Order: sequence, then C-alpha cells, then structure tokens
Amino acid sequence: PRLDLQFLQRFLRIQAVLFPKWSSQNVLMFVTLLGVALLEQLVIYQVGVIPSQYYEVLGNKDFSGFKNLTAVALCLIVLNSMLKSFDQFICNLMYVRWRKTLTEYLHRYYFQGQVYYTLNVLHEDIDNPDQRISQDVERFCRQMSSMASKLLISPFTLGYYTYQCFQRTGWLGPVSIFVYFVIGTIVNKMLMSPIVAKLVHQEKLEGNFRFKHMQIRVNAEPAAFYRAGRVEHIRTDCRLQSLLQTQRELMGKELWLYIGINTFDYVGSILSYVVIAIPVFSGVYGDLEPAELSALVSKNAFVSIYLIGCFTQLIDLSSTVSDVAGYTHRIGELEEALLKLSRKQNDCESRANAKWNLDRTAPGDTAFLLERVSLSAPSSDKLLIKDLSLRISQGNNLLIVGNTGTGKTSLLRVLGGLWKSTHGNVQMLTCFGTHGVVFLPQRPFFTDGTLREQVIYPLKEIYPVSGSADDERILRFLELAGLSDLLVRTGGLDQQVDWNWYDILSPGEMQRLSFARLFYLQPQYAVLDEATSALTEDVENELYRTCTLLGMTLVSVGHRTSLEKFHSWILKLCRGGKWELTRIKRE
Ligand SMILES: Nc1ncnc2c1ncn2[C@@H]1O[C@H](COP(=O)(O)OP(=O)(O)OP(=O)(O)O)[C@@H](O)[C@H]1O
Repeated sequence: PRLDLQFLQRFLRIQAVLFPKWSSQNVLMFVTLLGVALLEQLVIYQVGVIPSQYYEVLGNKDFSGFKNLTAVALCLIVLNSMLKSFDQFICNLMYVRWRKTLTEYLHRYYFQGQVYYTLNVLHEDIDNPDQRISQDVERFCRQMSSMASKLLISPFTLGYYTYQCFQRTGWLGPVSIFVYFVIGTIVNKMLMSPIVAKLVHQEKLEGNFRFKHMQIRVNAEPAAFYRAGRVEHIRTDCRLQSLLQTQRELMGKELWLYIGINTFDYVGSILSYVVIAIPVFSGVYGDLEPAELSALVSKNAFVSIYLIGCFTQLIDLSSTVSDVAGYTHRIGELEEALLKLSRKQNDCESRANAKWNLDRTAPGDTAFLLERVSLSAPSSDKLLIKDLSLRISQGNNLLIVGNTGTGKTSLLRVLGGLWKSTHGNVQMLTCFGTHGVVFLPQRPFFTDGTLREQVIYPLKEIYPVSGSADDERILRFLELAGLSDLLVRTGGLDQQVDWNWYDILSPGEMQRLSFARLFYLQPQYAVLDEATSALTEDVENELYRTCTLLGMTLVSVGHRTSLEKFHSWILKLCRGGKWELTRIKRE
C-alpha cells in the first residue's frame, strides 16, 4: 500500500459512499462547514490587520482612534472564537455522520447472505475484518474530520492571500512561496509513502493482538482447566512485542516526516520576511515615514506569513494524510472483498433461481437434490466425498455417519450453501426457516438478549403474531426440551439478562435450548449436526421423538447407533471420498 493511483481510487470510492447525493445530509453539513470556515477566515483577516492599525494610531498618538480600534478588536475576537468553536463542533458532528454512513455501508455487505462466514473462515487474504469495520473506520473518520475544515478552506485562503501577496510584493512573493511549497510537497510525499505501508501492517498486528485477547475471553473456561495462563501470557506478549516493534519502526519513519515538516515550518517563517525585505531594500517604500513603513511592513508581513501559513498547514497535515491513506487502503481492501463476495453470492442466487424456474423435474416434496457431487476442504486437495447422488425428501430421514474428519459436517456445509461443491450439482428446493429447513450446528449459537429471543432466534418478532398463544408455545417447548428451570433462573421470558449465555449454560443445556428453538420454529426439515452429543440416550430419544411428532424430516449427523431407529436411510462416509447409502431395515 502506497500513496499511489490505487490509493486515490479507493479514497474516491469511500468519498462516494460518504457523499452519495448532492442533497444528502453529509453534503449539507459539509457546505455549512464551508460557510462557517469562510466566515472565520474573513474575521481572521480583520483580526490580522489590527496590529498594523495599532501601529498607526499609536504612532499618531490618536486616543479616540485607539479606543474605537480596541472595541472593534474585542468584538472581532469574540466572533472569531465563536466561529472557531462552531467549526470544531461541525467537524465532530461530521465525524459521527461519516462513521455511521461508512460502517452501515460495510455492514450491509458484511451481513448479506453468508459473506461474513466466507470472509472470516475461508478468505485468508483479508485479515481482521472486524477490526477494519470497528476501529479503522473510526480512525479514518476522525482523522478526516480533523483535517476537513483546513482542507476545505485552503483553496479560498490560498487564492485570496496569493492575490494580496501579489499586490504587495509583486510576483516575486507568491512565486517564491509556491516554489517552496512544491519542493516541500515532493519531499513530504517521499517521506510519507513508507509510513502508509507501515501503518497498514501495524493495524493488522493490532487486530491480531485484539483477537488473541478475544480468544482468551471466549475460551476462558477451557483455558483455565488447562492452566493456560502462562503459555497464553507468553503468546499474547509475543503478539504485543511484534505490534510494539512495528509501532517503533513506524515512529522511526515518522521522525523523518516530522523533521521535514518542522524544517518546512521554520524556514517558511523566515521566508516571509525575505519576501517583505526585497521591496524594502530595493527602495520601493523609500518615501515613507518610519511609522508608516512599520505599519505597512506589519500588514505585508501578515499577508505573506498567512500565505506561507496556509501552505504550512497543508504540509503539517502530512502525518494525518499518511494515516488517512493507511486506513483508506485497509477499508478499501475490505470493501473490494465484500463487493466481490456479495456479487458472487448474488450470481449464485440468481443462477439457483434460474435453475429453480427451469428445472421442474424435482418433486415438490424434495428439499435437496445432489447429482454426482464431489467435495474437498477449502484450499486443500483432500477429497472428502466423490460422486454422491442423493435426494432428501419428506419422510425419508437420513442419518450421516462416518469416522472423524470424513466430511460429515462438510456435507451439511454444502447443503447449507456455505461451501461450494468441487463437482456436480447441489440444489436446495426449499427455503431456510419455518416452512423449509433449519440447521442445528455442531456448536450451538446464542445471541445476546432474553430467553424469548434465544428461543425464537433467528426470528426477530413473535411467531405467529399472537402474544399469549406464542408464550404458551415457548413455555411448552422449553418444558419438552427439559428446560423449565431455566425460566426460573432468568426470571421470565422477557427478563433482560446481562450474562453471556455460553458462560451460564452447560453444553447439554445449550443443546436442549437449541432443540427448544427447533420445536418453536417447527420447520419441515431439520438438519442436526451431532446435536445431542452432550445428552444421554434417553434425552436424545425424547427430543428425536418430539421432532418426529412435530412432523419434521430429519437429516442427522451422529455416532450413536441408537439414532438409527429414527431414520430410514443411512449414509456412511469413508476415507478417500467413498460412501455407502443403505436403507435401514426395521425389525
Ligand atoms: N474451514 C476449513 N478449511 C480447511 N479445511 C477444513 C475447514 N473445515 C474443515 N476442514 C477439514 O475438512 C475435513 C472434514 O471436516 P468435517 O468438519 O466435515 O469433519 P467431520 O466428518 O464432520 O468430523 P467430526 O466427526 O469430527 O465432526 C477435516 O479434515 C477438516 O480438517
């Protein structure tokens, strides 16, 4: 990542997100900021020429002029400070708006379909997408807003003060200042490029460090059983060290940039006097009195110092610009990956729909149709399943068995659309959810919120829309799942709890709660991936019986032979992609 064309393209794309229309709120805020900043500049100019007026009234010993000038100066200063504060306030508001717009934009793609899964599990070229969305976007918007008003106003101030400087010093003043600025910019550009690359790397390491802490937080219990404190301490410190090492290197590179910026600042302040000295020594102001000359010098000095100041401010922004460039690359990379994945997903969906419309050979009671499907694990050549043809239809419960790592869950991933098959055709002829298929993954999933929200998940609202009837259903299904006591612990279905469900439920309780959810959703097809592995055989029997009574067709992965009685087919996966599909005989 550098300050190159790619940076410009990514930056412009982000700007298009931040300012989607001319009438958008962000544009209006920007225009207001421009108005306030311009007004501020007008007042600054008036404040800037006050010292020269003081020279004049003091030189002429004009007391009433002095009083008037002091009154005007006080008013201008109050106005100036108010405008400056407003400027800051609008910048802060813009920061919040930008963050909202950009984060929501990224969320839209991130949570679309299974993009978040693909990005986190299968896409290895994008590191820490969570950190990019939460931290990098925040820093990008903060840095942008901190330089917004300075950047926005600079064309106006540069134009105005160049004209003023030209009027007072002729072409020599503005031209020498411009040349000075161009040299400064070229030097700074060279110093900034390595910083951008380093910053991108530093943010990656920052994400890795945070992830390590998150890993400990989520797995605190198993880690504590292993007495993993010492080893995790070493590993976490190791990540911290490499992060700090990169930060030190970044600071080393920034040192050269700061040397460049400060030299530019101080040489600039001398340059302003050189610009004024030229007409003074060349005799342009030979006929002026000393008081008049000092007033004129003060006025001219303000103009040229201000012009140099404008350029210096731009150069001073170099460190902010290099930060913005770093974050732009990280957010830009994420945006590109998100757009690519969501486009791919849309393509797949439309292709699936096209097939759905054209191919009407599949009977209406079929959920999945697999034709000569082969699949291997992502980024590996290991063949898990070869040429599997299968139809999963209503009433034909299927049990998938096989040794560890033979691809049982992988087959479910293909059915669920998380993975693509390497060969063959997989059709899902039903929908996800209450009228179609619901998956219970191997690791139960809970969200934050009340007990009701856990049971009705992923539905957002009560289903069906009948308050008390729904409550009764939930209570009944919690009882069927053997979780009536949970209701007492939570203090009711809708009691807000501030605990983490993973910490307070045992693995068995988690599986029971997943079943309560399944009963509530009551889909036509239930895909259960070792969903009763933490429960006794008796409880397993109970839960499976309830599923059958509720009319669900089951596709289960499991190791226990006791499961066979609930299924009519058994698919055994063997090593090397081999498989056997047999009908289970009833005694
Ligand atoms: N995201 C992934 N990237 C690469 N390989 C993976 C990924 N997920 C799983 N695998 C590999 O794919 C193979 C099949 O995994 P799968 O989870 O389907 O096994 P399984 O048959 O369900 O095993 P188990 O009985 O232990 O649940 C394993 O060798 C596993 O290491």
